[in-house]
Amino acid sequence: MSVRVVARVRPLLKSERELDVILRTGSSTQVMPGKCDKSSEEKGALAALRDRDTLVRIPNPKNESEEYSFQFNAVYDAEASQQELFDAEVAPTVKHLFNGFDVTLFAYGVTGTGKTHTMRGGKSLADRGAIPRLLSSIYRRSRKMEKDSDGETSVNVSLSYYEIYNDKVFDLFEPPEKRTLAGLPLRDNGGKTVVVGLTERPCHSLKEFESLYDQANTNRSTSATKLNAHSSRSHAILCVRVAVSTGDKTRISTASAIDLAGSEDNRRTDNDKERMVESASINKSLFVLAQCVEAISKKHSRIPYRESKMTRILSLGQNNGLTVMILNLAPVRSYHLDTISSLNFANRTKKIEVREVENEPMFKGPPRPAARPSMTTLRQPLRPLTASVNVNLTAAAKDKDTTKTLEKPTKAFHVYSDKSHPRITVQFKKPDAPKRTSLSSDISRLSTKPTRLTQPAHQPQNHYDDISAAKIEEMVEKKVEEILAVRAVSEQSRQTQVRELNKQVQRRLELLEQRIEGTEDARAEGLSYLLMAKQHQARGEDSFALRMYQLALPYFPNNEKLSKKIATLKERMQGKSRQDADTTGTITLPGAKRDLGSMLSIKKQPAKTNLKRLAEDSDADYEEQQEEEALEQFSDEDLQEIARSRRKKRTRTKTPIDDDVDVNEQPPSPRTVHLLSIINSRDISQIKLLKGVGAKKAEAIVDCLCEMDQHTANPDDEARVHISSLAELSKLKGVGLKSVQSMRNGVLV
Ligand SMILES: Nc1ncnc2c1ncn2[C@@H]1O[C@H](COP(=O)(O)OP(=O)(O)OP(=O)(O)O)[C@@H](O)[C@H]1O
Repeated sequence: MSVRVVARVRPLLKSERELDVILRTGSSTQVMPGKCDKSSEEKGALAALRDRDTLVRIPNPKNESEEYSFQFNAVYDAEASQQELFDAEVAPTVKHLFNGFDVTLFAYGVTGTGKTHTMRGGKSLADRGAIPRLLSSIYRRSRKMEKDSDGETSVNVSLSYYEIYNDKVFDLFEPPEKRTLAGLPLRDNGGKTVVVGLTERPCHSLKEFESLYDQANTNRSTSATKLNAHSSRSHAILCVRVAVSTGDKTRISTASAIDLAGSEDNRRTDNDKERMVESASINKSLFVLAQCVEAISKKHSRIPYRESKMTRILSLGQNNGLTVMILNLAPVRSYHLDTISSLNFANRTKKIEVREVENEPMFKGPPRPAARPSMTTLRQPLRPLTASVNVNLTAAAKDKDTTKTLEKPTKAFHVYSDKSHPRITVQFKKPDAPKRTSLSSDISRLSTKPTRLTQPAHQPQNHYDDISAAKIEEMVEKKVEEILAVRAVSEQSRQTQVRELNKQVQRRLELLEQRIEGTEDARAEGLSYLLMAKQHQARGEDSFALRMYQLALPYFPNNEKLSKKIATLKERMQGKSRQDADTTGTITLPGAKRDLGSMLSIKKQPAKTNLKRLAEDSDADYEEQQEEEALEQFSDEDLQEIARSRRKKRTRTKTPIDDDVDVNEQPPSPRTVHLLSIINSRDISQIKLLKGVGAKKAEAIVDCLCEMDQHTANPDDEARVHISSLAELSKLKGVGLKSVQSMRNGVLV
């Protein structure tokens, strides 16, 4: 017997529009799956039509004027109720379950197409899904059996319920805290795959079932995705073990109800990292499922059951019993390609033949000889249906002669386009097709091939015969899904790498910026000193000029011109003081030297580090040359321009710390040096321009300084009192800390 495959098209959701409906069901009349008010007469007509509905029609995504038709054992449209579906598809299997047949019931479909609704359903009586209805039916039948046998027959029902999440098996009857990372292991036991350590709960009534089932479902991995607010992220498998005992004979059969996680296209889901990993695992297991189905239908000797846990446990087609697959479909355009992919999968599933073998009764007491020839108890190999139709379950159950089934002439399913395709016989006949090199070349090669329908009847059969447009679509889909799954995983690791790389690059950039900024700052600072030196020199204030040149020196350590300038200036000053001594008959007091020394001691040491590093650089020569040029080429205007730009920068980066002047700053900043040089110049016209100092205050400062000068031994220019720090300045008469701060802040360097 083949797997019975039925399609169920869900109604439109609130967010979907009637306009976007692309699926049609029914063979002759167009039945749109959207919800609409119909008269009871129309409803009756529709119900009658549904009885005959076996087709799902969908436009060709590449050419909407064409339509693909897929035939199923039955098709349920949006109007079909839960009760209707159960009565027609699930209820008939219960009888077989009690007769010793295993029953497998599963829902397949893209995420958000109604699998959970179909299997589990809602809370209201009318909305209950196939699983609670199945259990209700099992208990009803058990009670009837027990009653009819006057207590001779007893039925025991027990449940196990587990999920396969990220290809790991977890017991849903156990709270998530009890889960181990690796999940439960699988073992092969007498040809069947069993989950080791799975809890089995005896369950005596429907009420008990409902509480167990509801509790277990809270342990299931679900989460919100863009396509479904309560998306199942795992395959959930409920196993109902029914043991019917009469006397010393017990027959055990199992009904397995599987709510598969939905396949999904991550381009549509906007899934985050975790969802992507789940999605990759879901897609992989469904992909393996599809591959198994295909391998069986193509009579391949190797069926890749073991490649995912889900296919290994499900062992589709390997089970002895009845299998019903409900293909859930969404009617709207946004699911177009997904729907075609699901329809193709379902069609392949129909080719799987499931041998319907009754489970052997078990006897209490000593072992008895086998009731049947041993061959029948072995697992039957899967065989694709090459020439059979999907058979009525009841009829097939009666008829165990499989050879009769095999003789049936019609194909198990049909996929055909209602319009014929153009013939491209030249390409089709090409004997030396290029070797496949890549997916794209593969696709382009395939897409030029005609479908089987376009071939003339007399043409000899070859391996291209099976390639129809739908098949190509399906191959492309499959490849794309495969690539997407691999990409989803590799993309994550690539993004992590890129992020790490970006961080490193950013760090390097910041270091470089700091280095360049540091270098530029030091250079600009040096140039400021040069500017001030030139200004002092122009005013004939050689001693101040000398100090400024000396302050500039650490910034241009290898600059010979600057060293020469300093030496010349020193000589000139010494010559001048010698001259003065000659003319006045006095000797120069060491005050100048002292002052010079104190000023030199405030050289900016940190800059040396920068300069040292610069000197060590491979392009140190270039730097040196630049400094030379700075001295040679910078006119006063240039230097002023540099100072201006520096001022701007300072103003931009001015912080509250600038206002909070450290009167004991070590070494003094250029601003402080400049302020002190103005004060020491005793030039009222300049001092009065300082911030917060008017003409009166300037006069007072100069008076104070002159008074102090008079107390020195030799009040000549070089030996006058010299204010060398802000602290000293703040102690002058009429000058407090506040006015020092204000003066300093107003100084522009
Ligand atoms: N036949 C139906 N009648 C009414 N509502 C339906 C039907 N089928 C599905 N729905 C609604 O569609 C939405 C998605 O359904 P559901 O959660 O069952 O999808 P799913 O295929 O299980 O998705 P996933 O694979 O992400 O878990 C739900 O809001 C559900 O109530």
